Amino acid sequence: ATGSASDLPKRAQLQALLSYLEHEAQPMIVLDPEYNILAANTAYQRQFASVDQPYIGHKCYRISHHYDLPCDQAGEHCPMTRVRESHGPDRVLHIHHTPRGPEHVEVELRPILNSAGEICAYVERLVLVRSASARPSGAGLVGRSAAFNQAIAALHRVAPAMLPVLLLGESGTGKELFARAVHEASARAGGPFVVVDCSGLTETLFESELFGHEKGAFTGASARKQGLVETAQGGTLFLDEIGDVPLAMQVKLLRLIETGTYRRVGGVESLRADFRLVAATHKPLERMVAEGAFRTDLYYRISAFPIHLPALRERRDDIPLLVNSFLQHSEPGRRALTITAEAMAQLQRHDWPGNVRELRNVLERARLFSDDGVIRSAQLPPLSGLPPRPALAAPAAPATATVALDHGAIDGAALEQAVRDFRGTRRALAAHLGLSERTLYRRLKALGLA
Ligand SMILES: Nc1ncnc2c1ncn2[C@@H]1O[C@H](COP(=O)(O)OP(=O)(O)OP(=O)(O)O)[C@@H](O)[C@H]1O
Repeated sequence: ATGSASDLPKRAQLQALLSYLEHEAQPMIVLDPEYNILAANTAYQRQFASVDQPYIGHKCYRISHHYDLPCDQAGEHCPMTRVRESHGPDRVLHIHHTPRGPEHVEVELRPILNSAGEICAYVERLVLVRSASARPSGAGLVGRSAAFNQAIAALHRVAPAMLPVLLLGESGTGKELFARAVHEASARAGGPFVVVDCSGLTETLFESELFGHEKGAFTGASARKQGLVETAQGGTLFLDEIGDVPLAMQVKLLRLIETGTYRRVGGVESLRADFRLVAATHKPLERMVAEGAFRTDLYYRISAFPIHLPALRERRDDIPLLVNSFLQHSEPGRRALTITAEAMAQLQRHDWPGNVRELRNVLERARLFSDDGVIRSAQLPPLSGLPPRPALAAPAAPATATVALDHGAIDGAALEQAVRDFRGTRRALAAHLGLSERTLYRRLKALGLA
């Protein structure tokens, strides 16, 4: 039911509506059913309007997106289409043009109905999303592709709630950055953010790290020690690689989550925990549950709100943005670099089994080979020439050849050989293999090579 001109709110009604919206701290605009902006509150003018760009009487898709067509005809979700069908509010995450450049904005649209129950206008509320940047940035999450935005939109839905969040993504997809972003977008942002790396911890270590211990609880426990659960009081506890928690410890974790209480090792006092749980894993937890390697009850406790973090090859559109972020905003004292179109195209074609971490490593290496501040194809390792799942190359030139490998792709024997042949630190070897240091350590430990 698109309204005719006579259905539109009268001037006086519009004025009354606007004076109401003035009291809102969030930017708000009023739209007619033909996408024209009828009015905007002061908060909108402050955050989104630029002096040289008049917006009253202009189409919302022109102002926010520089499109000539409504969003749904330009390949994006248009909340107006859905509100028209449901007659209820709708919320989407868009990238809008702002006077500062492109930014993530959460758009909420509500219909205004006339006495006949038809939509005569819409009120749109715009909230800037600060968890991610759509422009090159030196810190935090960067991205603007559809797959990335979907994860950010989910993050924004769940952050204000106390619900546990489960981040699922390959190594190097930014699980820790996402976990931090959940914390920072929540009411607990002022509290601590505590990371627990669940991999590589033995059962006893896991328990005393998490719950702390009393003085004399075991040999060497010369003083009472606070556990990470206690450190996270009032904040967020991030359990990274939760799929690596041994079965015997899973039951203790379950008890903590279910009862909200715990005991220090060697202690009798029951302590009350107060944290928001964020867990992450690159492992297929559902399959592990089916195979009996992960407790079903614990799985249901942590998986109420899963967020899939896309692999870099699922968001190739973001590669130029990420590349420019790394090249323009590196550590202070380092010069900003540029990259040729050909080299950029080469980076966009690669499959990136090590995801953003691997991309970062490739660019760090290229930086060392660039003498004039420009990165060219010649300075990149032979990325697109690689077979999709290579075995480790014979280390003819281990100092220069960056061979990117997937966790699953490098088998034990190849890893053993790499450790034997590689001359350099563990950190350099991890970079060479496109693995995180932690992942490398974990794999070496599993092979008894740590
Ligand atoms: N969207 C992103 N924007 C900017 N940097 C990113 C993004 N995603 C990941 N990174 C960078 O990639 C690297 C890996 O990220 P992070 O450690 O969060 O990944 P992870 O999934 O936790 O990896 P692992 O499971 O191997 O520990 C970091 O240097 C991080 O800053």
